[in-house]
This record gives sequence, structure tokens and C-alpha cells, in this order.
Amino acid sequence: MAALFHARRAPVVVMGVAGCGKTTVGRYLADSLRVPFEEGDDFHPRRNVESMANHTPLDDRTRSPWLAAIAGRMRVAGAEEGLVITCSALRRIYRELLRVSRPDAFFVHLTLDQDEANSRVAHRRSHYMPASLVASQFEDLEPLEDDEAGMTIDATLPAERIVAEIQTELARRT
Ligand SMILES: Nc1ncnc2c1ncn2[C@@H]1O[C@H](COP(=O)(O)OP(=O)(O)O)[C@@H](O)[C@H]1O
Ligand SMILES: O=C(O)[C@H](O)[C@@H](O)[C@H](O)[C@H](O)COP(=O)(O)O
Repeated sequence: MAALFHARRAPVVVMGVAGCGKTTVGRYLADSLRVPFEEGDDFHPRRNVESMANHTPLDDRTRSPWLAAIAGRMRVAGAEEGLVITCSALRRIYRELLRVSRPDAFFVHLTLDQDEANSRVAHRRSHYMPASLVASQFEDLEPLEDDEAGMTIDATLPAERIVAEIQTELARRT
């Protein structure tokens, strides 16, 4: 995997359960790397957003078009421009699907416990995701594994520190 990787070019997928900080860290990272940023939530079909807003978690079937759309965006990311994109990517098969479109994808898994995720989602304003679905996110979560290109980092560290550690790891692998 390392041989395929180039920090400026490989798409970075910031993953993890709702509330782990994907959007916060992803935006900051994209700014730091000077690459485009995409919010994975924007790729959901409207019915998925309605489902979550109505307290019904997504499943493999309902996530399928969303993952396909994210994979499509990753596929067209220019070789030079790079990309940071957020996607919960909770299950390994979802990540496999994204890797089909971009085998060089680098996953950053932001980890935190369920209480902290609950608290963050409950206190977040202007977002469709209810805290009632956080438990289902942990049920579905299959953490990033050692043989998957990427890194796992404590989501409760300050965002600046998380971004600095990601940049260090990207530079190390280039
Ligand atoms: N490293 C962090 N430390 C403390 N709070 C954070 C951190 N990252 C994100 N947050 C806060 O947690 C909440 C969820 O973050 P968000 O980026 O929306 O997560 P996600 O996109 O994974 O759902 C927001 O209120 C955000 O400000
Ligand atoms: O796979 C899923 O069940 C959803 O994509 C979910 O993981 C995502 O968390 C929501 O879209 C809420 O958005 P945030 O993750 O940004 O809170």
C-alpha cells in the first residue's frame, strides 16, 4: 500500500461515528494540505437524511447509493489536486468499496467513546443526526484494521493536534 501512496495525491477519508469530528478535522486538514474538501453527508440521497432525522438508522442497502456517490467523487479527484472527504465508513466492506474506486485512499479513523459521541451529537446545532442514532453507529462500527492504509487517532485531542499528527503521518509515508 505504501508504494501507492503520495500525500499530495491520495484521497484522505476522515471516518468514524457521528460526532467524532470528521467535518471539523476534515476541513482543517484540507485547508492545511491545500486540497479540496468534500462533506460526505452531502452525498446522501434525501431519503437517507429523512430516515436518520426520523430516528431510523441506515443499513447496507440504504448506504449503498451514498457510498457509490462518494466513491464516484473520489474517482474523479485529480491526480495532482488531492482530496479530503468525510465518510463514516463504519464497516470494512464500505471501505473496500471506496478502495475499489481509489486503491490509494488513506483512512483516518477518529475514535471516541459512546458517551462522548452522544454528548457531542446532542449538543450540536443545525444537524439532522439525532443522538438516538449514536448507539447504532457503534453497533455498526468495524474499526480500521492494521492492514488497511490509514491511521487511528484519539478524537478527543484538540483538532489542531489531530491535524498535525495526520500531516506528520502523511509526510512519513510519502
Ligand atoms: N477534537 C475535538 N475536540 C472537541 N470537540 C470537537 C472536536 N472535533 C469536533 N468537535 C465538536 O464535536 C461536534 C461534532 O463534530 P463534527 O465535526 O460535526 O463531527 P462529525 O462530522 O464526525 O459528525 C461539534 O460540535 C464539534 O465542534
Ligand atoms: O453511515 C451512516 O450511518 C451515516 O452516514 C452516518 O454515519 C452519518 O454520521 C450521518 O450522515 C450523520 O452525519 P455526521 O457523521 O457528520 O454526524
